Amino acid sequence: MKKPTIVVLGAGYGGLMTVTRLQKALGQNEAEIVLVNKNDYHYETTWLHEASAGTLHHDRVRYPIKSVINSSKVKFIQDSVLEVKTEDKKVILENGEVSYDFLVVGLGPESETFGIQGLKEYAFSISNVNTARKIRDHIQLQFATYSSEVEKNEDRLTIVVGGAGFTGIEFLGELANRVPELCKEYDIDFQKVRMYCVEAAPAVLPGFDPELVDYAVSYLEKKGVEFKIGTPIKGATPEGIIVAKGEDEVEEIKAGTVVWAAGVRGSSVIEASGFEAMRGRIKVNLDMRAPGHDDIFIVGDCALIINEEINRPYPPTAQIAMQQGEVIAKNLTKLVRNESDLETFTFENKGTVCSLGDDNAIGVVFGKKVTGKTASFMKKMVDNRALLMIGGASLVAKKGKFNVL
Ligand SMILES: Cc1cc2nc3c(=O)[nH]c(=O)nc-3n(C[C@H](O)[C@H](O)[C@H](O)COP(=O)(O)OP(=O)(O)OC[C@H]3O[C@@H](n4cnc5c(N)ncnc54)[C@H](O)[C@@H]3O)c2cc1C
Repeated sequence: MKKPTIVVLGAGYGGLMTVTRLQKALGQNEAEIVLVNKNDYHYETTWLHEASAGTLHHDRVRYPIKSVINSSKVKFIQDSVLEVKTEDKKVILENGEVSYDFLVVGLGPESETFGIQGLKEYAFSISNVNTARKIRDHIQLQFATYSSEVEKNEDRLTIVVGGAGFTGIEFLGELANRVPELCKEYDIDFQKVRMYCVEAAPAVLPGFDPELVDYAVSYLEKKGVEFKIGTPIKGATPEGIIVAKGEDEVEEIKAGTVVWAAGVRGSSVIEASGFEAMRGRIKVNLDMRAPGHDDIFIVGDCALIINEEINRPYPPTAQIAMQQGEVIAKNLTKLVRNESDLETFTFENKGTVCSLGDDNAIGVVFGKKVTGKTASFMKKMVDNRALLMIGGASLVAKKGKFNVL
């Protein structure tokens, strides 16, 4: 009998977790495992704010996919996924197609601009290694240009971050450390630099403990970040952003750099493939399968699961993506072996830590609040744990964060 083909789309936290667990669980004769990813490397999405600010080299946030997969069990295809043809059980790639018996979709997030004019054209997003490099280089170029131009344009030195959620705050934490270095490098007076955090909602880090939020805000303010909370961005232009001021007025903030960190959605491949979804996220069944598709699992940011305690979706995180990957690998193993008692996914919250640069953080770990160096240490352990779970101790040794203060 022909062995079934399991195709996994995306080598992010969810996809790689699924594949590395599957290659351990299944024998070579039980299934053919195929992994498809745009690049030949995996990047730590949760470290991209560091590469974007320029506080961590982009090579530190990525590693070759081949270094964590067993090539005798997993076939790797480097290509871009365009569409899943569910009726034909095949995936259309930019340069070919691949057929499956079982499919796992883990194509991760995309930036969501909610139709706000000009954001797609004039704002950057922290999405992958390429966008991170672009942001880092752009900011550096603004500083270099300012220092060399005869008629100085101070707006070049203004950086606007749209969004005071996790990504926005973590990026500002890095920026607050990087900007003084750039000022030194290009002989620029730090007082001339403006760093804005512009957020439409009435609060920073919604859902986080208010005491920890106060700690983060006052720390970042001391480092030069100005918060404009309850201030919706109405549009972006080549010169900066337009924000609402009161009920009917608007105000322009001129800025050389605008980074949009206020919204993510699931992959657009989800809609292109005709799945029923909300902003690219499929409300999955308890066993992580897409409703109506017994052969398709969804993992990570493309999956939507409701937290019954508060009747709201769990926020998309690497933590939940990896836990889902483990369950999906178990369920696929059962299906391959014709067992029908699939496992149900339940999220086990191990805590959340938000970094404020390399040397500070806030968080709640095992129900306890942490700040400062303790929290920063915890954050590095969380980062190392993700490496450990996917690539084992050797990956931690190569890529881990050991600069504990
Ligand atoms: C700056 C930042 C900080 C964050 N911090 C945290 C944190 O501290 N803790 C936490 O838990 N979460 C954090 N998150 C959220 C977390 O990174 C995501 O929830 C997580 O990456 C989702 O995992 P995933 O497997 O769905 O997708 P990803 O890990 O993003 O992987 C998706 C993969 O799919 C590939 N891909 C995408 N489209 C295609 C295509 N069409 N064809 C082929 N390949 C494709 C990509 O190249 C990528 O390899 C952060 C996110 C950001 C941006």
